[in-house]
Amino acid sequence: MPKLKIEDAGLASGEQALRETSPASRKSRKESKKTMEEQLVEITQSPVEDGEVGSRAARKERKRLKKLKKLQDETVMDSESSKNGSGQVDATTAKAARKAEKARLKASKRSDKEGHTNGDTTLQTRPLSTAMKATSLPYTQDPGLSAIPQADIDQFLADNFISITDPLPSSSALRPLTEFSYLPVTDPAQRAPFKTFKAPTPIQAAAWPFLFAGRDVIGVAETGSGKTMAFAVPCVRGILSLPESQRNNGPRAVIVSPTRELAMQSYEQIMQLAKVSGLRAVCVYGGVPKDEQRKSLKTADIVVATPGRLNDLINEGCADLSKAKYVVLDEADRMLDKGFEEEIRKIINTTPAIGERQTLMFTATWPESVRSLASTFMSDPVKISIGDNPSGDLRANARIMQQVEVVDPRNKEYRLLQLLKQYQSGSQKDDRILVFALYKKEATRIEGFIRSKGFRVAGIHGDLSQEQRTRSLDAFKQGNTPILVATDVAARGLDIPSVKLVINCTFPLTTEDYVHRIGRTGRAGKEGLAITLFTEHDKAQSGALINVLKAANQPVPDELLKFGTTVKRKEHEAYGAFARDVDRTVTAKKIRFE
Ligand SMILES: Nc1ncnc2c1ncn2[C@@H]1O[C@H](COP(=O)(O)OP(=O)(O)OP(=O)(O)O)[C@@H](O)[C@H]1O
Repeated sequence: MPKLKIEDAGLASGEQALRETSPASRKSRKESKKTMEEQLVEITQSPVEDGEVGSRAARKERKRLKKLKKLQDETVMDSESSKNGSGQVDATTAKAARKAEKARLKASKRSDKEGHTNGDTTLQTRPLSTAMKATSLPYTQDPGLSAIPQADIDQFLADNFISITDPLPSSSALRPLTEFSYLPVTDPAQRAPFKTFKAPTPIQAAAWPFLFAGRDVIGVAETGSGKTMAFAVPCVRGILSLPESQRNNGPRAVIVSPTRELAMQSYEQIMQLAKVSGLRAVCVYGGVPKDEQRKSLKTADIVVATPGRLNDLINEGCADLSKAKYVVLDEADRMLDKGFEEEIRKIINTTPAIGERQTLMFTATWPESVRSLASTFMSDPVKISIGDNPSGDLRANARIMQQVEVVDPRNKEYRLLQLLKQYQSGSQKDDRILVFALYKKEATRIEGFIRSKGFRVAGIHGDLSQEQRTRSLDAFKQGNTPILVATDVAARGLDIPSVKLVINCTFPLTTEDYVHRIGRTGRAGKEGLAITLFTEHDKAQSGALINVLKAANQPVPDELLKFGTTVKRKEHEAYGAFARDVDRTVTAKKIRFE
């Protein structure tokens, strides 16, 4: 399958942006309210339009559609007959699906050549079943979901600012799962983990059908929007669809996270889904003995891991990912960052090849610098982004109130103390506050300073043992210690209930980290507050920060504007400011000197 470059919705020329939320595409979709199957039947069975009678092109088109229909019917039959007990489709089906997809692509190329449109309307006339055939996993859309008028689906996509860019137009008919009742489950107990939730979040609703259909997906949605369940549900379903004999002989899925605490948290969420179905998962991370992890790896269906420890266990021969066909990079931009890239490459190299595995990347921030690298690990990924942000600019969660105070660096601690007193007074005395520092030593100092003023505080950073880190996080989560001082180990992914306030005592190294840090508040639809102490030392970041504030309609203090509004290009250690223009996938040639 040809590798396609990942581009932003609407940016790539000639790209098939299937569910853009532009008014024009919405209008054209509204015009087409019939189901895909109905339209195919109409095209193939009804008499041709008056003007087309006798036209050679029309006859050719009818012949092409009939051929396509036949291939789809063959595939449907194959898929029905070749399903083994657990619903898995065998190689014949996959072959037929490839055949159908090939024929469809050929036909679509021809129709382009003959001057047919390749826009939204044409895509809407593609049959629902075509999308399913492009993949090997059987996914049948719930009849209730199929019965929803197309206009309502379009409205859902528009209201939730869901933008889907799919390089394979075959799956254009996959509808978002607007309700949990549309989840394809083999046992209603599998819906139990969602009983406290009203409906799937937009990223879950949009990503699930593509993931059930076996596609590679890049999911970009704001912090706290339920991305973990977005990749966890199809992970469990995929394993459950395997025959019993194919389980328990090596992990079938691997989820990689940047920090130990996030890995543990994702593991806990996945376990909620896995245990009701009798699946086993293991969490593999550093800083603790390996024995227990080695033992659990022998029987685990799902591995949630941090990269370093996972590579250790792979090298020891204790972790075999050769059957892991579901690979997730959580906090994907961080995982593709320079610090992790090599580790990730090693891990992915031990999983099945591109096209034979499903590769998923989920994050709240998707900087341009990682996009082309991401494409080297994926096969025709569908890009799903949530938010009124088609260009993919950096955006913070809009429910977080952001306040930036420009302060003298020498007054930072004094101001921090004032803020803690203000936000932990009276009835708010137990409110959770997360304070971010940049360096480990700084975090230790701030924690000591806060404690010396009589506050209950704990710390989490890389200078602490894993046991201390876990103890601090637990104390904060349970409310025994309402203040937690952290470095960026706690910036991404951590889902701590009711963090009322995030204070950035020192600004992070990137604005992406800023967006993740403040995202520890205002989660799952709640409101939050973030206060940032900004000093002249951080002025290189003022332009990018101003953009984030403006995009979320937050006040921009004049003192911040004085530092300048220019966004500095990120510099790469080796390539300097030109990093973005360099193809980092190309390996250097050795020059020989005689
Ligand atoms: N459908 C839903 N409705 C309501 N809450 C949900 C739903 N799905 C998940 N949640 C809850 O939302 C919270 C945030 O979810 P999660 O941690 O997956 O967010 P995230 O998008 O991964 O955030 P981050 O970008 O910070 O990693 C969790 O407490 C989770 O239980």
